[in-house]
Amino acid sequence: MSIENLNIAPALRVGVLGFGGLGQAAAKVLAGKREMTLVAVADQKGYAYAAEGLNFKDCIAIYQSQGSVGYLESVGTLTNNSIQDLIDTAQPVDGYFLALPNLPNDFIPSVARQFIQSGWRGVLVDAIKRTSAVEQLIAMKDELQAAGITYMTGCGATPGLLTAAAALAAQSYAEIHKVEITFGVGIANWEAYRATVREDIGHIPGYTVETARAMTDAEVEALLDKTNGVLTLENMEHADDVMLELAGIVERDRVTVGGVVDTRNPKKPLSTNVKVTGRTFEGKISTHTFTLGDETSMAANVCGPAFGYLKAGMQLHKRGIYGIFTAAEIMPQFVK
Ligand SMILES: NC(=O)c1ccc[n+]([C@@H]2O[C@H](COP(=O)([O-])OP(=O)(O)OC[C@H]3O[C@@H](n4cnc5c(N)ncnc54)[C@H](O)[C@@H]3O)[C@@H](O)[C@H]2O)c1
Repeated sequence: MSIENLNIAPALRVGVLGFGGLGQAAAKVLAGKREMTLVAVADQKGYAYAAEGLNFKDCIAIYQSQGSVGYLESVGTLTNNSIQDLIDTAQPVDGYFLALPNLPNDFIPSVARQFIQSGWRGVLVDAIKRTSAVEQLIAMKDELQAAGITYMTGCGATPGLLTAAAALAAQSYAEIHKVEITFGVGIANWEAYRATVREDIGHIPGYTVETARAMTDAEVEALLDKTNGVLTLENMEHADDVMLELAGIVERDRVTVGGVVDTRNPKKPLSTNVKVTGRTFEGKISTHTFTLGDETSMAANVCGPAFGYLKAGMQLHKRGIYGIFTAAEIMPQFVK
């Protein structure tokens, strides 16, 4: 019997919260997967739910033309409380990818709390970026465990794919000296990834999450005009550090993250990579480098791992393993 014939498990029913740049990309990724079906989507103004699966093209078309999937005929609902209403209405959903802005810096933890309080059980995955945000979620470990939720945090590109690569690279060494993450992102226009760009601005000296959140679109435009659309980021507060520390791999102050984001050109300004330097058991100092292909987009490198971790989280959940896990301690599973 072929492996294909053994695979008789029904597709996982997946929801995507947030339907901006990453949420829409997530819906496109799922359209090519038979192990997962997109059944629920929420944005700021509404949600859509269909037990048999949502048509991703319809969702994207209506979101782009009218600003919310809530306008979708028969499956859409307009509401200012879309996440709570979706949790209450959409049943069953096995897992959600939280493609939401983390603005303010405790927004995604507050969504996790909504899930805990609702009595929903399943797998949650985020692509959250800041160390302080991941620490808030880790502090909720016992509540998540008691609620029967398996929460996978920091499961995008960085943190996420690159943190996992660093954890894998660490295996050659007796001692890790440093982990250096450098990312290059190219997008055609900043409006396609508003939260991502705003959160990146929050890392520039002189800005905070709150000041970046409060900026008008015109102010973001004016800032980007000054740099020809390019944001250069150094020594970012990125959760790769706490994740690698918690996994026992390296102390957080030995992890650095920086990058260049071009908001006016889809070509990557530099190749995204992680360098892991350490000492082998023979006393040799060496560096492993993991470099992403320049043709892969930010969306591919975030959404692919997010669903890979959702699948891994589902396997834990089925075994009764709840609580919180990071991309540095669990391997993502390839989603067919
Ligand atoms: N880990 C990584 O590698 C990585 C990389 C890129 C982006 N990200 C993160 O992904 C997140 C999403 O980024 P984006 O650029 O796609 O965002 P975006 O601004 O394009 O989209 C945000 C979406 O969330 C919805 N939304 C906002 N508030 C909501 C609410 N209260 N209820 C329901 N929906 C709400 C909006 O309607 C919109 O659809 C950001 O937090 C960003 O930091 C992570």
